[in-house]
Amino acid sequence: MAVYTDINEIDLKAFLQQYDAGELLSYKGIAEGVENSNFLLHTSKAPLILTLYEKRVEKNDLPFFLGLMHHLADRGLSCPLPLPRKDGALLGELSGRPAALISFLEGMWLRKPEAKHCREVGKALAAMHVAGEGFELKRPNALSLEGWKTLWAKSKDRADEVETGLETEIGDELAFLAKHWPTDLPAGVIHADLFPDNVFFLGDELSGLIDFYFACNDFLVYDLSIGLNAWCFEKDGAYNITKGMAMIEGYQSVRPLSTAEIEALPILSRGSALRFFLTRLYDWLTTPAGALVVKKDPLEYLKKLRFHQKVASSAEYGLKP
Ligand SMILES: Nc1ncnc2c1ncn2[C@@H]1O[C@H](COP(=O)(O)OP(=O)(O)O)[C@@H](O)[C@H]1O
Ligand SMILES: N[C@@H](CCOP(=O)(O)O)C(=O)O
Repeated sequence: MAVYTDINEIDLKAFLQQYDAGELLSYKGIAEGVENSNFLLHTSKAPLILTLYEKRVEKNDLPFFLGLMHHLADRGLSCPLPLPRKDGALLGELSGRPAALISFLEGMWLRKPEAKHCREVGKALAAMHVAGEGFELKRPNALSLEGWKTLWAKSKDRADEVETGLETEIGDELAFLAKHWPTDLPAGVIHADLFPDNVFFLGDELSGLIDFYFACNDFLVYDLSIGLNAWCFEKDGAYNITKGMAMIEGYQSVRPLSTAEIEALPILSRGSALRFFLTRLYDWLTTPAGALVVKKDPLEYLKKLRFHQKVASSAEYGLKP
């Protein structure tokens, strides 16, 4: 459960007074997500999501995230919208945290996605990339090469507690990625965390994307590599090429990849596997024992990283170079 900051009814009612959102009927903490504190509110007008922004979210980045949701929705992408307060601001404060009220998106995330869902996710990801064009704010990816080094510096001394030999293995991987990371690929606004829990479906139909709090400017195809990591591996650690092919085909049906993007997929997939390994490792080692959050297993991403290290060409993901 991700509730790091608790709220009380009196403060919440005062917070709601700043919006034209109706009277509070009920609220409860949401037992999902790991980054922010989320609450489901019912008011006399509508169900709403209240988000209190926590640890990894920089307050200065919130205009980027909240503005992006409006930009994407204006261009036809289905995603939640931050509600404006009566004074027009999209952001307020509650329990000492920056806070926003977000519209409720219907649907639920899939616990067992199939290839047909991966195809829809590929299409939606490409549609997001296209819709993101023209968004005037910029946010460099804080979790790319430099950010990985910073995270690693904070975790490496204890990494071997998680698996013996990690300190050397991950140090070598970081050096490899720093040397081979691409520098010139089509770039734009990426979601950067499009995991199954951030994509809602109604039946087999994709109803929308949520959780834009890692969104940033980076290589577009890097986002696809995150999608392959998050959706196309089975519980036993095996890559499912049928799902991978479906996601890539779905993506290309909206935004075809260039040869350079296709060739970069193995290295980018290594990088994105390492990125999720590192945040999970850091959280594994630092989340306080009593926190109301389900910690995610870093070793799942170590296995994925080792898979990508052996990939010789993008054909192994279901793509012809
Ligand atoms: N706009 C929304 N509409 C409906 N449910 C939402 C919405 N935003 C968040 N949720 C619920 O809250 C959970 C956690 O949200 P998420 O944004 O993934 O959290 P975090 O910021 O911690 O990653 C989601 O899995 C979903 O159940
Ligand atoms: N997707 C990340 C964790 C952060 O995403 P959330 O949507 O679960 O808060 C991971 O799996 O490591």
